[in-house]
Amino acid sequence: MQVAITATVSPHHPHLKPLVSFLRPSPPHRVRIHPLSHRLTTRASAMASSAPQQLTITRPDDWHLHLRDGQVLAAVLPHSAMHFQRAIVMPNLKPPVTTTARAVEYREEILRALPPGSSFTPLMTLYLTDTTSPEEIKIARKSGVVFAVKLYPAGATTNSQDGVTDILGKCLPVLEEMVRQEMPLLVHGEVTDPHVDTFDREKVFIERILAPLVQRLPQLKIVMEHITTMDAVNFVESCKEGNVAATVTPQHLLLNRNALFQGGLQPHNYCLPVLKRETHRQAIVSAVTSGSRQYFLGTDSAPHDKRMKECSCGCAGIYSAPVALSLYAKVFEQAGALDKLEAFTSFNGPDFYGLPRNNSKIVLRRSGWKVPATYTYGGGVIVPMSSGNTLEWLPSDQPEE
Ligand SMILES: NC(=O)N[C@@H](CC(=O)O)C(=O)O
Ligand SMILES: [Zn+2]
Ligand SMILES: [Zn+2]
Repeated sequence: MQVAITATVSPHHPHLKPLVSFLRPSPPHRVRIHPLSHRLTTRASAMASSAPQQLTITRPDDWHLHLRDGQVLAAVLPHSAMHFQRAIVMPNLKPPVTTTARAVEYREEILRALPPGSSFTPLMTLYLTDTTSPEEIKIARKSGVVFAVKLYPAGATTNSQDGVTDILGKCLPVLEEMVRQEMPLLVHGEVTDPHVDTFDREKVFIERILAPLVQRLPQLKIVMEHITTMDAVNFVESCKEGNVAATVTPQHLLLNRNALFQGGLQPHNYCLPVLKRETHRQAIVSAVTSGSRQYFLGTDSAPHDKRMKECSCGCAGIYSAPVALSLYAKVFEQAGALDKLEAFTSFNGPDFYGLPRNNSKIVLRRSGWKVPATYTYGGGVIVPMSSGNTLEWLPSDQPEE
């Protein structure tokens, strides 16, 4: 196992816990750290040790990211490039990225917007429509820059109006070509039927669309994006590992639907699929911290201008790029599963996509840092997740002392 957890301990640190609770946690903790698999160094005596103060992990990738374009792209890209080596870039621009030619242009725009010296690599996607051709899939594969095709059911989420109206009815030849090209289908898994309750849209999508799709094309590689329910966990686990996987966002791991209404309507906690009840949150936390290889990091970081969030018909999407790694670390630590964090952030994604794991490392230090209340760009403002809060794990590029 490759996770390197380094605990440098100050006896005065406020989070002191006996070493034994870290190495041999009591239930429901699942941390099992093999003695040969991590470095545990202490400045104080071993007996006075605590929870780890520093984690060194393989540099993560973000397998679900919205970068937008223009001024917003320039403002948000450095936050992703700082922590992530690669990202699957969502194609729901206005107009959407429906062709390889457009994906190539968009990729160049992203590369031009990168901070000097950054080696961040955007992995492009195509926006599937009722009229996408099988030929386009061949072109996409040949290009070497398109890594997946994204299914937005028409009307399901932000900029999905050009999405698919009937996946099996309209897109079967394209999907068959994707099987041949081993091109994954990334799925926004919600039905748009107005008679279906908003909170049930993921569950009903699995029943009506995803299960029949997997049955029809069992070899198609599918990522169920931003899962939110126990139903999705059960579905993913009923499918073959290597063929069906899921990304999980920080907000769906940390928040339940109460967060939408705490002390008044909270537009910055609104995203799609909408936050669910606590039992669902617990189910996805258990799933990702179990060590299953079917789950990987996908922030779904989705910036919208503050004015578009705080208005009478607010946009769906949470901007999490600057805080996502800190928040994932928090989730895994709370579950007593810090030893499983690296596989989720850095191994399971590339393994599923058939890409190499990253070579470089990133350090997460236990060092309180205050999230800015807002980020400004051009004439606008973006409010990040955890705006103004103090988070515990600070990611940095710096090597260990
Ligand atoms: N998640 C969201 O609430 N919004 C995303 C779209 C999406 O991923 O569904 C966006 O592009 O803003
Ligand atoms: Zn989505
Ligand atoms: Zn998204």
